[in-house]
Amino acid sequence: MVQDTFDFILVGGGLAGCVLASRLSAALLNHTFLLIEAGPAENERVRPAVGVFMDDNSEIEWPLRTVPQKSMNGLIMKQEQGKVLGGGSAINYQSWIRGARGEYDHWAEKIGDPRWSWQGLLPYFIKSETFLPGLDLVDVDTTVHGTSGPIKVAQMSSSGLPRNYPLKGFVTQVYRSIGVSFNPDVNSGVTLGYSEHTCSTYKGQRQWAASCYPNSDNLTVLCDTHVSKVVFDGVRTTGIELRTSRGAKMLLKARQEVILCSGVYGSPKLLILSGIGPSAQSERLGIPKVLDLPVGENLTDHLAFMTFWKFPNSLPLEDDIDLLSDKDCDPLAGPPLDYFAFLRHDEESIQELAQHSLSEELLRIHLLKDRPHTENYMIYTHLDVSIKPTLAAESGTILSMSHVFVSPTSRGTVRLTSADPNDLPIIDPRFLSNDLDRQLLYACARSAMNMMITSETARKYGVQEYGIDESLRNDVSDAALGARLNRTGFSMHHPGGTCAMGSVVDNNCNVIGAEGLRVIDGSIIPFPLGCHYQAPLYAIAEMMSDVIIEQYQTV
Ligand SMILES: Cc1cc2nc3c(=O)[nH]c(=O)nc-3n(C[C@H](O)[C@H](O)[C@H](O)COP(=O)(O)OP(=O)(O)OC[C@H]3O[C@@H](n4cnc5c(N)ncnc54)[C@H](O)[C@@H]3O)c2cc1C
Repeated sequence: MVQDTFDFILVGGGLAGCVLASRLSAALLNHTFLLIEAGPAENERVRPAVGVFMDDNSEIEWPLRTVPQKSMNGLIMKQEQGKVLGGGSAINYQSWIRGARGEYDHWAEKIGDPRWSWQGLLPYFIKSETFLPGLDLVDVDTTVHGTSGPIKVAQMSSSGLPRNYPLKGFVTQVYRSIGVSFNPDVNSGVTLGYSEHTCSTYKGQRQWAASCYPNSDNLTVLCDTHVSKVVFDGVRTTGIELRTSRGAKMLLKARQEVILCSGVYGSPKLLILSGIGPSAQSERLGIPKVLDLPVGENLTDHLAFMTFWKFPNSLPLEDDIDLLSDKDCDPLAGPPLDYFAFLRHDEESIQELAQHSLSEELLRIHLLKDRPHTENYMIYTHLDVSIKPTLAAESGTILSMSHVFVSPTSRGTVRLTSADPNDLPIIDPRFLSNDLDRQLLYACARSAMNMMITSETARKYGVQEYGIDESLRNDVSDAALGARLNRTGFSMHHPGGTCAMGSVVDNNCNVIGAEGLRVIDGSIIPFPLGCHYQAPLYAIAEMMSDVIIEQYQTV
C-alpha cells in the first residue's frame, strides 16, 4: 500500500484531475501528490478514435441515469461519465469547441475576475493544444492556437487520415439554404455558423488527458480506488477516506490540500457525503454538517434528439464521395461527420418569451450577442443513443441529424438518497422545465428539418425522413416534434454547475468557507456554455494549475 500522507490529494483522475496532477507535480517538485481514480488505469477501447463510440453500459462508465423527465412523458436518459484514468476525455466523442468570447466575458463579469474572461483563458486554451488547421483553409487565425500543447487538435481535413465523408456537398448546401454561414474556425471565440468538425483525434487515435499529460516521480496514481468522503477538523480539510478494491476503509492525510476533480456528479456527491451541502439534505441523510452550501443545485446539461434521413437517389454533387474509398475517407478516423453548426434564434416570438419569462441574470445570458442557442450536426450513420433505441437503420445512404439545445435556462439537481458512497446519485436535469427552453429546441429542429423537407437541394437528392409514423411525415408542429423528442431524446453529456463558481466555490475554486479544499472540474461552470465541454475544461485545469503553482512554489 502507498504511504498515508501527501501534500496534495486529487480525487478523480478524469480530464481535469490528470491535467492538474501532471502540471502541479512537474512544477512543485518538493511536494508530493496522490491522484486517486475509481476506474482502471487503461482499457483497450480508449485509444482508437471510434473505440468507445456509441458504446455504453461498459465497465469504464458510471451507469448513471436521470429520473423520469416530466417534460418528456417520463423519459429516462443515460448520463454516463467516464470511469477510467482520463475520465470523460477517455470515452468522449472528441469534438473540440471552446465556446464564445461573450460567454467567458460574462462569466468573468459575474465573478468579478478577468482571469475567467475569453482573454484571460486564451493563454490556457493555447497551452493545452497543438492545433492542426484544416488543409484547405487559409482563414484560421493561428495566434489564438497552440503549437506545442499536449492535446493534438485537428480540423477534419487535417486529422491525419482521409475524412471527407459522403454528403459533404449536400450538407454545405442545405446549411447555406437556411442562411447559416461558414465559420473557418469554431475555436476563435466565434462559435456561430457551420465549421469543419474539430476534434482531439489524430491519425485515428484519441488524444486524452491520461495519455497526453505526463506524470512526474513525485506523483503517485492509485486506480480502482473509490474515495468515500473528505475528512475535516472543523472546516479545515485533513484528508480523505477511501475504499480499496477489496472494500477496506482507509484514511489518507493531505498536508496542504484536497482537490476534488470527480466530475459534475462525483464532486457534489463527495461533498454531500462529507457534510458540505444543503443542510436539509445532510440532516435527512444523518450526515454531520460541516457547511451549508447549495451543492448539487444548478445542474445544467445539453438536451438533444435525433431525426433520421435517407437519400434514395444517387448523389449528384461533386463534393459527395464514396464512404468506403480509402483515398477520400477513412471510416476509422473518428466520428463520421464533416461539420457542426451553432445557431441563434432571434425570432420575435422567442425574444418575447425570453423577455417575459427570464430573470434579469438569465435574460442577460440569453441576449449575449455571440451566444449560440442551439447546435445541429449531421452524422453519416444511424445514431440513436437514447435509452431504448427502437428504430432499425435503413440501408443505403443515410444520415442522422442531431438537434441540440445548448443554452438551457432550466436548472436541475444532483441529490443523494442515502449516505452509502456506493449508491449512485439521483440526477434530475429538469430538462425543458419552461416554455422558452422547449421553444428554442423546437426552433432548432424546425429550421433544420424544414431545410431537409423544403430546400431545393434536399428535393434534388430526394431526401426523406425515415423511422417515423406516416402521420408525422413533414410535420414540424410542436406536437410532432415532441413525439420525436420523447422517443430519441438524449443528453449530450455536457453537464455542469453543481458546485458552481460564485455559490459553492470562489474564483480560485476554493470551497467557500472550507480550508484546504478545492473543486476543479465541470461542476464549477456557473451557467451552460454553448460549446462542448472538454476544450474549456482543459483550459480551466491549465489555468488553475498555474494559480496553485504560484501559491505554493515558495512554500
Ligand atoms: C459519452 C460522452 C461523450 C462526450 N463527448 C464529448 C465531446 O465530443 N466533446 C467534448 O468537448 N466533450 C464531450 N464530453 C464531455 C467531456 O468529456 C466532459 O465534460 C469532461 O470529461 C469532464 O471532465 P471532468 O474533469 O469534469 O470530469 P471527468 O472527466 O468525468 O472525470 C471525473 C473522474 O472522477 C472519477 N471519480 C468520480 N468519483 C470518484 C470517487 N468517489 N473516487 C475516485 N474517483 C472518482 C471518475 O471515475 C472520473 O474518472 C462527453 C462526455 C461523455 C460521457
